[in-house]
Amino acid sequence: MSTAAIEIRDLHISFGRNHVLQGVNLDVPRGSSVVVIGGSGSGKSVLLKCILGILQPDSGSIRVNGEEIVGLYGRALENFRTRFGMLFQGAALFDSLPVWENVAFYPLQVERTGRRKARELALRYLADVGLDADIADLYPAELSGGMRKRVGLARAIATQPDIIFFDEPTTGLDPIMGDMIDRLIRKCITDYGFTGLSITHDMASARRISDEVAMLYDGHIVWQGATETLDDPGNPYVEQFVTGRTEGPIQIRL
Ligand SMILES: Nc1ncnc2c1ncn2[C@@H]1O[C@H](COP(=O)(O)OP(=O)(O)OP(=O)(O)O)[C@@H](O)[C@H]1O
Repeated sequence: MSTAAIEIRDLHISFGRNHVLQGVNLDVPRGSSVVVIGGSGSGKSVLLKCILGILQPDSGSIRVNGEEIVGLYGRALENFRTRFGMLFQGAALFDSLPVWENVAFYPLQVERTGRRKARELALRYLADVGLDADIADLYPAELSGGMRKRVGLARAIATQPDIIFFDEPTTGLDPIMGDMIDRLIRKCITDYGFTGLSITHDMASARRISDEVAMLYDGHIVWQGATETLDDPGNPYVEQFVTGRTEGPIQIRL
């Protein structure tokens, strides 16, 4: 089997005349954390939605653990998604459920774990993300944004996924909380051996959570390399993006 957990080849998707992905190629090695960077509107969310089966690409291939997922739908798609963990921007918690039931959602609903055992598991995963048992019975509305993110992360790891996706994990958080969430993400990927794929335009966050960075520009991955080479990437697009300069090959569409 290939060493890549996710292999994307020649992926295209357009919305009318807006050709968002125009032949994306990307490899996410198993057990590593890859972050896709790119400007606003470059197509990062569209790429993630194609991998999750929320959008169907016009053409191309997405293989996850060797299995082609383009064209999957219905039950096959749902089964496939149960192997993923996801942490979305707003943490997407269920407001009507207490924290522990949010974290134990997968064990309770999918694995049919008993409530006592599921609560124990939830407390363990909450501890993994630095949260005490005394928040277990609170409701999401009673938590700060940073705590919601941590609960979302605990819920994602509770599924013990092969692959975990992070969509702008630090958006909306203050820099210190953002740093803390990134460290937790990094720790979870390392401790549990997950494969991580994240999208962000926050370079500080990208550096903290990634082993490799890939840059999406003009419908293509224009560079993919080890995080420690970001400051000397030998690529003018990455250089401009990392330094935040207005001069360079990146055209800002207003
Ligand atoms: N469902 C859709 N229908 C039509 N156009 C869409 C759809 N989803 C995204 N787009 C378009 O695709 C382009 C890329 O959007 P996308 O949300 O992927 O950008 P992004 O890189 O995630 O940006 P940001 O960093 O600002 O979130 C945009 O021009 C957007 O308008």
